[in-house]
Amino acid sequence: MLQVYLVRHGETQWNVERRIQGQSDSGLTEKGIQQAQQVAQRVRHLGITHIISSDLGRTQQTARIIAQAIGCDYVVDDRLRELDMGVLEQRDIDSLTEEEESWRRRLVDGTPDGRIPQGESMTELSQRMHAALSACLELPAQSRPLLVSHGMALGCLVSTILGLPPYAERRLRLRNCSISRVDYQQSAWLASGWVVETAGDVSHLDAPALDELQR
Ligand SMILES: O=C(O)[C@H](O)COP(=O)(O)O
Repeated sequence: MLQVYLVRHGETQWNVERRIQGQSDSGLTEKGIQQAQQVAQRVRHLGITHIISSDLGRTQQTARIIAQAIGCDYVVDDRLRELDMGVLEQRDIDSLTEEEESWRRRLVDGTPDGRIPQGESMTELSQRMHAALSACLELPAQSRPLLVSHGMALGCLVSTILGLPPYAERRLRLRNCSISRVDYQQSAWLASGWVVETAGDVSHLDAPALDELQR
């Protein structure tokens, strides 16, 4: 059975400032670096064979810390990027106009093809995240990959594996440097295919991680 670990990157400056990142970028804070180090300590005995990271800076910084600590190289896959938040990238979440808030609401309320102008829909995000996950099935037998990605991207992936719509990800709190695990299995009794073993585990972190979902 293939086990795939899913890690959201460490806390960044814009996470702290409540600025929308999307496919824009900000660096890890000191706390974010410590969180990545704690992930490395948590996974170092799990037999991780591959680390595959979104190509954005914050995820690569996280992947590099884990890779160096466990002695495993990492590669990048741009399909693991965060949702493209279009014209709202870099904006302060608390400064959006009513119209801008309506764009954000349509993104996550199930509006067909809901998107922020110049951004991605949740369906498009789900399609590329599943493509990146499915690529793990092509790795050599006995592989145990760890993917480093983003809050909405991983929330969308886990939600859709559970059979929920892509926009359900707002009901799943995946904090910075949380660890989730999904397994690919063949089973006559349980679901065949991807199943969720763990979602949003932060027990390895020595301090509470940010909860940006709270206004
Ligand atoms: O700010 C964003 O774009 C998302 O809400 C969180 O993105 P992140 O997981 O890359 O911080």
